[in-house]
Amino acid sequence: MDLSCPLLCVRKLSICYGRRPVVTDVTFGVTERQIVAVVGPNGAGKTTILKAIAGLIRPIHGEIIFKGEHTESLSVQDMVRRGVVYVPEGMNVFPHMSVEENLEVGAYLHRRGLRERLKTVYEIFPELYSKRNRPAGALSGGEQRMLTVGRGLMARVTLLLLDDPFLGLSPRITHRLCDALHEMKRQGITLLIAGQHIKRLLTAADWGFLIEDGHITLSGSGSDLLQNDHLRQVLFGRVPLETIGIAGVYD
Ligand SMILES: Nc1ncnc2c1ncn2[C@@H]1O[C@H](COP(=O)(O)OP(=O)(O)OP(=O)(O)O)[C@@H](O)[C@H]1O
Repeated sequence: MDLSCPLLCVRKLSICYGRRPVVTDVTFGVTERQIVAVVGPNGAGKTTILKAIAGLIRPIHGEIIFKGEHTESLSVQDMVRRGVVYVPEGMNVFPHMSVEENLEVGAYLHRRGLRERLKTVYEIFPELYSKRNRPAGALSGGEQRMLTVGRGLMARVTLLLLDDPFLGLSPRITHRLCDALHEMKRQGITLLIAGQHIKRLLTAADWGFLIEDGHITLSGSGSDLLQNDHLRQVLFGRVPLETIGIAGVYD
């Protein structure tokens, strides 16, 4: 676990909903220009961790340090201003607005440099450029997902927090989105990605961790985690590795 992290440090993070603890003593670091995967069973606390980093949820205990600054008590707007953007699961587009207008919404706190950022998003997602004047509601599901991710990029993002980005996508579009994630990393963006597409996520990730019932129980490189017996037991049952990912959400 890398705790000498220059970009994001999460230390002993604990979060409750009401009186119920859902994240307990979670500690991890994210180094700049890494892709980090957060994997775990349903309800393990993955989304909650991402939301806390984004300023959507207040932890009851622990530290979140972004670029050396404590951010646990900052708002979502404060975090967006610092370049930390959360993209929730689903296709949350404004259906009657054009693709380009949807992207411009993402730049509402950072209007300067908007044209350059649009260009960058269109480089990463050329599919959006060719449909930039169409209503977002007319895009396919995969294109709408690209649009939600692209809108996140418009906020002059440094750290992109992606929640289940592959959910409901075909294998072809999932593959396409993975290529886009690598392109974002190449362009200097750091990605923290939670999800259930374990094989895809851990294959794409430089590093990842397993979260079970609000606790980190394993961490390591994506490839090491994929080989780990405990992770395979928790997430796949006793399935041989070579059969994982033939079908279903675990691809
Ligand atoms: N707003 C909320 N109020 C109360 N409990 C919540 C709330 N949001 C989530 N929970 C509960 O907190 C726990 C962790 O939820 P979280 O969404 O972080 O899990 P997750 O690992 O992202 O799950 P999934 O993979 O199903 O999205 C779950 O038991 C969930 O039911």
